[in-house]
Amino acid sequence: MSKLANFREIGRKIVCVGRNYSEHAAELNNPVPTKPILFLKPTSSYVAEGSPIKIPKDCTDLNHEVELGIVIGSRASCISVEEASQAIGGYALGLDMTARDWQNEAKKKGHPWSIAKGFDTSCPISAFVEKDKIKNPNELDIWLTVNGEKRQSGNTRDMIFSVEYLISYISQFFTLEPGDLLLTGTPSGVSRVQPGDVLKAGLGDVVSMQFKVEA
Ligand SMILES: O=C(O)/C=C/C(=O)CC(=O)C(=O)O
Ligand SMILES: [Mg+2]
Repeated sequence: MSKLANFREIGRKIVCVGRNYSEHAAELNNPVPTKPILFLKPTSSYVAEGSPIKIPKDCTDLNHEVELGIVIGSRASCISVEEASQAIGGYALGLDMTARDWQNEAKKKGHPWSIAKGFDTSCPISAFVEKDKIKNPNELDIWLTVNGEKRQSGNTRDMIFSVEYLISYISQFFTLEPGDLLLTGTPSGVSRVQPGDVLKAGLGDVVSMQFKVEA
């Protein structure tokens, strides 16, 4: 078993990419970015299957965002797009749970999104997926259902910036280290969740996961 199987415990940093699918940028009335938009979540936001997603107190619009996660396998700083795949240690499926009301408030004031994106349980995560289980991370179906109803259904080929481009770009600013997680952005279909909802999500036929939402 890979040393990265416990990447949540190694837990170095979680780097997230925003607006990486044009249809998602459009559904939130955002322009399509010309450079990747990056933000961070703390590793205290991780939650594994079997534990619930908790709606933070006073949040009235918690949204699901299903995303492909890249687990970094080797240290990488200022690497090229061509070198990027060597830094991949494996994969995971993640949810970038977002307190949309708090994010919108922060956007209006020009404040950071840290609380809206980084509260406890804002990063539900699947088991680690070995690197050789996925031949091409830029060609994967990704989906999410709420109480059995399909809400998000996309393919990573529609990402504006490819996995390799993102790794290279991020490594120009942050040294990537084994155990880091990159969340690569969400396809369209994000929506509000309620207490009692059951979220199921999957990545091709490689991995799926289920989480219950609690108040
Ligand atoms: O700018 C906004 O209104 C919202 C952006 C996001 O939440 C970006 C993401 O996290 C994403 O696209 O996955
Ligand atoms: Mg996101």
